[in-house]
Amino acid sequence: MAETIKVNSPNVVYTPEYIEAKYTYHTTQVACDSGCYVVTPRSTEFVFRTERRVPRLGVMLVGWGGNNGSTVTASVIANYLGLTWPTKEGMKEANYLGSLMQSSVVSLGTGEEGDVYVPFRNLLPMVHPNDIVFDGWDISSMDLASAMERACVLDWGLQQQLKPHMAAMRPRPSIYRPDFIAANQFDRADNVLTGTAAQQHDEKEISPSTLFAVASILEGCPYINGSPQNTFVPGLVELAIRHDVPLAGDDFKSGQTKLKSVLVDYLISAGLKPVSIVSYNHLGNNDGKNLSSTKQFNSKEISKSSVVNDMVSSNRIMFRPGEHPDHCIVIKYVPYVGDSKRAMDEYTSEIMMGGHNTIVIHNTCEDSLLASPLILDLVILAELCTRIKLRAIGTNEEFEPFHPVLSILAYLCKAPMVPQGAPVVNALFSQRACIENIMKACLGLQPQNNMQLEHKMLHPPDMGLLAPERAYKHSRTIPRTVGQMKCNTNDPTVNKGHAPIEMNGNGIH
Ligand SMILES: NC(=O)c1ccc[n+]([C@@H]2O[C@H](COP(=O)([O-])OP(=O)(O)OC[C@H]3O[C@@H](n4cnc5c(N)ncnc54)[C@H](O)[C@@H]3O)[C@@H](O)[C@H]2O)c1
Ligand SMILES: O=P([O-])([O-])O[C@@H]1[C@@H](O)[C@H](O)[C@@H](O)[C@H](O)[C@@H]1O
Repeated sequence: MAETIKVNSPNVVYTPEYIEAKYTYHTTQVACDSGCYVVTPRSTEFVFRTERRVPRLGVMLVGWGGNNGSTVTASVIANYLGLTWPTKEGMKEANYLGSLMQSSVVSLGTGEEGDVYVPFRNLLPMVHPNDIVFDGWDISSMDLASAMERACVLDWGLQQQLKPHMAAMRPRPSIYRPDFIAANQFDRADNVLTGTAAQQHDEKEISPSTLFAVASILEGCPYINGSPQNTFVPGLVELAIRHDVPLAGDDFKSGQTKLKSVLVDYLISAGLKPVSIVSYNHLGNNDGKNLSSTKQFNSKEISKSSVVNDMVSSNRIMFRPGEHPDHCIVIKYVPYVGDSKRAMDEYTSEIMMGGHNTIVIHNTCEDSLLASPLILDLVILAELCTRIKLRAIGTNEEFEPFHPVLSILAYLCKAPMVPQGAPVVNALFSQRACIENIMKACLGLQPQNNMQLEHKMLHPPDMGLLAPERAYKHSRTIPRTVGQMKCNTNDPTVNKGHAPIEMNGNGIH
């Protein structure tokens, strides 16, 4: 597999500093005129400019000593050192499974041997996770080696190799406001800044995470909220826009909710009507302990349940305005299971003619091993976005950055924050396509349209896609007579048990 990509087009220019690409953005405007939708295709010419120099990236984690913070730090060190460790299933090696950028691929186009897929990270110059330096704050003073042990996420054999590299990492003291966190967190708060809220900040009543976000913006540093609390109050978003500093969040979309944003999309786009969704989980890590407090659970319940709204409201055949499935979220704290979250879901849908379909799922995972790759994707993509500028040809001659509210990162968040007036998209593969298509646009490449027209015609034009002598090996051909196709039950390769279907140019009889 080749490691580099060079676009061969007069619309794409590579200089030592930039990749500059002209891109035609196709949209479709729909107007309703006396009961008829009038559809007008539109296209706008853009220029994308991506800075090629990839900087060193430092990440400051609020809650660095937690399960996610200690695990993502340990995982990057393990990958950087190329560590392996023995387990009862045999030797394991460090990897970045679960990271969109490091472990998933995108279709680049068609080559001699068929479709060509490349690692997401190869589309544009971006930070490699091995090169990220971590630091941060925590109300718990525990060093990162001990915090990794406390988290009970990584195998013991790996922890022993990592401890010497993490023992000197100590979270900076932090702001502790008991009314913004579960009372049961008091025991670990031995690393807190002194002084009243007024001395830690101006006269406003403000949560610690919002304080951190304000400080980050004033430092010109992007802020990402992986937790469910509503850190991004309106004044903070205004401050970020005024200072042109990127924000993204809320609440990592890691497991049960990520699956929900796929399953509900599948059901509704297949014309099946979900009428009841029950998502239960229990976990025993500190996050679970914190969420056992009602106030903290409420913010998580909101982010976990809002994820179906866009898909439900898009289908007016099935759902009347305001109608939505019953949706119940339950989270229980069970210390014994630790970070190994158990998620049980039941999806009940109405199907044709009064039928019902019920899907039941049991999903067990180390929560922090699902969240850690998302943290890496979030910080790496946020950094990449700071190096991309765009302008619409003919309207603005000046390049401008993305809107500070980085909705492109919605794929990684349960409750994606979007610019004022923008639609919230939760469907997972629509969110993934957004990232892929914007990155391809930076290379002047059109989105993957999945049409494969060249394989839908008997005599396709030469589009320069395939060497002429190559013809794809057809998986199976059904004998055809011109003008008619008879699927009969005598042909062993045709599904048994179906009455012969006579189909001609006018349809099925
Ligand atoms: N799969 C996942 O793990 C997952 C998925 C989605 C969201 N999240 C969210 O990510 C966040 C971190 O998850 P986690 O499993 O690491 O939780 P955790 O409880 O293990 O870690 C949180 C850390 O934050 C620290 N902390 C609390 N208040 C603080 C303050 N004011 N300043 C600095 N540090 C403070 C705590 O001491 C703790 O070490 C949680 O909000 C969780 O809901 C996690
Ligand atoms: O897996 P997911 O639905 O994305 O979200 C997870 C919840 O299921 C879990 O209860 C909670 O403790 C984690 O913080 C995370 O939010």
